[in-house]
Amino acid sequence: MTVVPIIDINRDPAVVAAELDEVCREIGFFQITSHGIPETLAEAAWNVTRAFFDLPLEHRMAVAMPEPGYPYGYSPLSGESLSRSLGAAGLGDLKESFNAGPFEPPTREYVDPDEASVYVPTPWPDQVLPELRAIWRAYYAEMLKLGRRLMSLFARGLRLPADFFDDKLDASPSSLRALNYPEQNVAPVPGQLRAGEHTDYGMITILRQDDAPGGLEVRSATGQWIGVPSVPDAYVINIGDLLARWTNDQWRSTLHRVVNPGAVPGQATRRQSMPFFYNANWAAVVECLPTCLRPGEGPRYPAVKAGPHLMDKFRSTLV
Ligand SMILES: O=C(O)CCC(=O)C(=O)O
Ligand SMILES: [Fe+2]
Repeated sequence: MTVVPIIDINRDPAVVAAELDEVCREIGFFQITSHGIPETLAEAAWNVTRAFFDLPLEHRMAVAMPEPGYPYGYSPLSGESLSRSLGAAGLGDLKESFNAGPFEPPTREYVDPDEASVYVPTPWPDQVLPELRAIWRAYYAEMLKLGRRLMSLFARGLRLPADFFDDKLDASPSSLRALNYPEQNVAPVPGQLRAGEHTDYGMITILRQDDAPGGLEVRSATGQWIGVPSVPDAYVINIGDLLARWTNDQWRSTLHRVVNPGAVPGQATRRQSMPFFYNANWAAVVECLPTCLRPGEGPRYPAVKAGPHLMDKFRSTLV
């Protein structure tokens, strides 16, 4: 597969599920249309996010992550290196971000003390941009719904009951992130990218992007970097490490990166994207799915709990 396919998900679920299965085995990335996210809400989320990045730096810094390792809030330019998660030396990425966690804590006791760390509050810019919180809350809720729908299609694609993942997703500590990749008026140092190559850690990522030059690229099974063009009103979906692990690596958690725009005379190169990292429940046990073992094959990985596994990965990306 040398392109990232576009899939209309509002068709016969059996047909869609079979297509998703094939794509997840081959490239691990696709775009979806007919996803049901209200366009007005998506636009509002997009625009209020842009307004956030347009705030004076002091207002953005007022909602900065309060300490290294804190998962939510504003992270300024070069504050993170995604390629560090793979052990690379990791120059800071040429992006800034704003990150929000779950809006509600679970209605039960925490499974272990670490679980509380994904329910810590998001610092919101309520004084200067009060609408951000309400719009993100509504958008986050839509992302959760879409995530569940995708996981149900995935379950069918993996020849499991359509509700297989439901009880592993009902208290999903997911995060919504916005990325701003500023204009590049000065050439980056060699090796410095908008976002270094990495795989995502969680279950699935649901991403909205614009069509600015210098965009998302995905590594194919044969090692080529393939661009992911912006398709109006589509979402880019990819499989994270956790879901690949669940499938015993039958599905691919694919390397991707965001490249620099280079010199594009007369064209704006600022880029925005909004990934939603959809995670399994903190205590969901991730172990080789029963349908993912070929005859004579054993599980490649021991069982892990989703939350603690993810936390280890996240901690390794801090600059
Ligand atoms: O901005 C993008 O298109 C991709 C960002 C990304 O891969 C990430 O934040 O994990
Ligand atoms: Fe990513």
